[in-house]
Amino acid sequence: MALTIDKKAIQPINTLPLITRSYNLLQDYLAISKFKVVAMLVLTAWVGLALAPDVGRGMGVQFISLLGIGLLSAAAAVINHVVDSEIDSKMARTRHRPVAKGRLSKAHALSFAAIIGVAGFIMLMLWANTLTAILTLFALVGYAFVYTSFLKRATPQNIVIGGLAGAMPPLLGWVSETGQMAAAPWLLVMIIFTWTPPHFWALAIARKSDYARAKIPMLPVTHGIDFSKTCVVAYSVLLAIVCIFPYLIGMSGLIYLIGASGLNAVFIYKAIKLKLAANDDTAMDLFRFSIIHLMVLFIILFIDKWLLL
Ligand code: HEM
Ligand SMILES: CC(C)=CCC/C(C)=C/CC/C(C)=C/COP(=O)(O)OP(=O)(O)O
Repeated sequence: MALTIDKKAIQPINTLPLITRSYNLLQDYLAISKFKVVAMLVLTAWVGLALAPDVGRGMGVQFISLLGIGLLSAAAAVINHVVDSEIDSKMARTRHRPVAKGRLSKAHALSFAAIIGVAGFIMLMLWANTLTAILTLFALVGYAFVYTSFLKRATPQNIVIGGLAGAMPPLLGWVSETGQMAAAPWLLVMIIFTWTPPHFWALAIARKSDYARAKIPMLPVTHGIDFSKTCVVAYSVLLAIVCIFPYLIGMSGLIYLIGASGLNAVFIYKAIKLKLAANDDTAMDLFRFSIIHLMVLFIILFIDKWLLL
């Protein structure tokens, strides 16, 4: 019997689907790692590290320390996506997330978290010190388990208490240099700690119906939008006061004081506008500005210390 070959059936090995799949997987990994948030956390850790007394550690070791902090933060974010997948699937803002949507299984995401988390912890143990590794692990547990599994569902003060975990990186950066706690980096922690409530409540005001649908007791859901706006104004004033302390204790100079005061004046202005004269975009405008505010504030802290003194 003659063998006939259907030429159309012979396809060149097509690598495109493989490349596309790898690209999509990478995108999903970045999404569940909260890549942009982690980038900001690493920035604040870097400034904490840069403001610490110079102990002559090389830049390579400092880089690995920051990478370790970033990997453990990303692991915490991945666990947050797994624990919150049911909630995320109920909210318009989060329902397309990889785990909520079912594109990544919980086991897959948790394996990814375990790999990057263990890698980050080992980096900190080997290239920073045990204290940094343990404090970073506490921050991971604080965010991924205490905040996500418990506080978020339990009380409208969830993000005030849980905010401490996300505020820790400047201290982690400092301790990775010195191996010891000190009062000065706690001041930077306090800045992020007081920044977090207005950062988040601005978004929660705009997304109140999302949180109500998912039955999450965020402040605008439990206490109403008007009261939440008052809290945003109060915290923005508190933030401006806390931001003066690095100057008062001689940790930062005039460049910092002027820069921070300008940023905080805009923050307070936008918070008051939200309270007294809001339109549809005012809350999201404040949320977006809060991110620029913190980023520029920490860059100014660095410039003030290293480039202009
Ligand atoms: C408990 C504390 C915090 C809560 C509840 C919170 C909440 C949120 C939420 C809900 C978003 C929106 C994410 C999205 O659009 O999918 C967000 C965005 C963001 N947050 Fe926070 N946040 C907290 C702490 C922090 C901290 C400590 C930092 C950095 C130091 C930070 C930096 C950012 C950045 C950079 C974004 C923008 C991310 C993007 O555009 O994808 N947040 N935050
Ligand atoms: C080791 C270390 C420093 C850990 C901190 C890790 C970390 C990623 C902190 C950021 C806090 C954050 C984005 C909270 C939002 O969670 P959410 O669940 O309220 O927001 P969502 O609805 O957008 O998921």
